[in-house]
Amino acid sequence: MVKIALVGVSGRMGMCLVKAAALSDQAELTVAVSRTESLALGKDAGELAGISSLGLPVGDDLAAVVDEFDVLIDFTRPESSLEYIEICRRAGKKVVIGTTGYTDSQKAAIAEIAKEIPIVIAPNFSVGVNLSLKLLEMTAKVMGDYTDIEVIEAHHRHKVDAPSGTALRMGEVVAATLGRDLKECAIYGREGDTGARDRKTIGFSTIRAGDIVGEHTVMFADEGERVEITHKATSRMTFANGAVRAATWLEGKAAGLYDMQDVLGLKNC
Ligand SMILES: NC(=O)C1=CN([C@@H]2O[C@H](COP(=O)(O)OP(=O)(O)OC[C@H]3O[C@@H](n4cnc5c(N)ncnc54)[C@H](OP(=O)(O)O)[C@@H]3O)[C@@H](O)[C@H]2O)C=CC1
Ligand SMILES: O=C(O)C1=N[C@H](C(=O)O)C[C@H](O)C1
Repeated sequence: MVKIALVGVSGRMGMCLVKAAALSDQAELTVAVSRTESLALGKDAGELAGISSLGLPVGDDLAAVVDEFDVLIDFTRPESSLEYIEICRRAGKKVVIGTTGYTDSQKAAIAEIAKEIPIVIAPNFSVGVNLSLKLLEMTAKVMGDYTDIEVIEAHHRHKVDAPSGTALRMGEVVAATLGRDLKECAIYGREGDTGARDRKTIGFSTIRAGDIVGEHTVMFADEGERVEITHKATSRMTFANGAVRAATWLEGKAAGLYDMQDVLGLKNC
């Protein structure tokens, strides 16, 4: 059994991750951590997540319990996440990161830490989105050079980063396949006298509304036809189950930066 530590337990993903770890027959939740100011402190992690008691009270000091877990799962915020990952680096623990919204320098810091410990990082742990990334590669190869490419994403009203990490990864995959640099060709929203569309750009549109779990469409539009690749998540458990799967996959892995494509064996498909 892989012993899992969870931070951000009181979050939307945190509570799903408690359930996913409890349901897994290959993993066991042994540490549950929240911020010092969290109302979750001292409560039972299972009861907090709406399942039966796990006999595991939520604490606020990950460093104090590093001997009690093998893999940390982090779905929090970039700043807190970097602090938690640094604790794992010092203790030689593996990490699964689902947090999105990192700056380039924060991403570089994670890549540096991954030289010392194994880390799986993915903006989306669902099987469907990771399959969609492969479909995007294929579509970009066939149609990308002569179509207008737009990425449209929709999420719940509480999401704080935009575009979503998944939308950005989809843009990166398409841009890389076409030999473009996303930093130079991305257009984030349009307003006013924009002029006609430049074929080489990749457009991003963001919707934030209600309780949408997560929806992504990439459109390859020609005159006369278009292909749209769409993924819709209807339950956060799909992300949570994927993250627990990544945590168990890490067993025996060497230090390095991995992603969900590695976990699913999709890299060389
Ligand atoms: N990779 C994937 O598959 C997915 C990634 N995500 C990403 O996961 C992250 C969390 O999403 P979600 O669960 O919806 O967010 P929530 O806001 O519901 O939860 C985030 C939790 O992080 C903890 N936290 C620690 N430090 C901070 C801080 N400084 N400010 C705010 N919260 C903090 C809090 O929990 P506590 O008080 O218990 O510490 C908080 O509840 C986001 O970056 C999101 O994009 C979401 C879904 C899927
Ligand atoms: O914040 C969310 O909710 C989600 N975030 C991830 C992202 O930014 O891509 C993945 C998922 O779509 C849900």
